[in-house]
Amino acid sequence: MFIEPVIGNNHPKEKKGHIEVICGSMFSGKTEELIRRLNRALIAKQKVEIFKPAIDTRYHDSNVVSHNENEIRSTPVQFADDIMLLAGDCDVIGIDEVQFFDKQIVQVANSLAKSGKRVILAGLDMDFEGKPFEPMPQLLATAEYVTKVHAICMKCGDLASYSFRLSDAKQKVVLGEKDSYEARCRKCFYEDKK
Ligand SMILES: Nc1ncnc2c1ncn2[C@@H]1O[C@H](COP(=O)(O)OP(=O)(O)O)[C@@H](O)[C@H]1O
Ligand SMILES: Cc1cn([C@H]2C[C@H](O)[C@@H](COP(=O)(O)O)O2)c(=O)[nH]c1=O
Ligand SMILES: [Zn+2]
Repeated sequence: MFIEPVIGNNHPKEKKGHIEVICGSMFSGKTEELIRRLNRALIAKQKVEIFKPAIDTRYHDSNVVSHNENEIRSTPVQFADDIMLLAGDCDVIGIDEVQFFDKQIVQVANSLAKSGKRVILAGLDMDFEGKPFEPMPQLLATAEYVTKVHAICMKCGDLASYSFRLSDAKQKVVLGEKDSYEARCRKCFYEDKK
């Protein structure tokens, strides 16, 4: 389990920002882990702001919601730069579904961390083709802390790190749930990939 490197260190002179990335396939527990970290920051009475891309309204218009229905309030935003404007003087910033932001998110996350904020990002590291999901590679490279979580393969029960798309759709962004994606291990993903 991830243990926070610093929590509740609010003295302005000692405020050192950093970036944490939680990555993995669909159903791997990224959102649950993000919510867990943000709730602990709230318990420590830190000022927390949470964002998600406006396109992701699968479960709720504004809240970040996990597949097992944990949720936390958030602000949907269209562009990465909106986060810069809305972050204010908070201590901790959480962002879910970070793979859906424009590439400016890399600059935004790094600027916020530089200004002393703890930035926690959760997102898919690979798309339905098993290719890196931009801009995740740049975020993973510039983060201080990276946590890769795993789902359970729906074919063989092993650990899964791929998101298998059940439909024939070829565009990169297709929102969906269990009706359209399955978590798969490497072997089971490539066995059935078209
Ligand atoms: N194949 C699977 N492997 C693991 N968890 C699954 C799977 N399918 C559904 N789940 C549920 O999904 C939850 C994780 O949801 P969530 O945190 O929203 O994942 P993510 O954000 O990575 O898609 C698990 O706790 C479990 O209840
Ligand atoms: C692999 C893949 C996924 N998506 C979409 C499907 C879901 O709406 C989200 C991922 O949600 P989760 O919280 O990680 O389960 O992304 C997509 O648009 N393109 C893809 O290649
Ligand atoms: Zn498998």
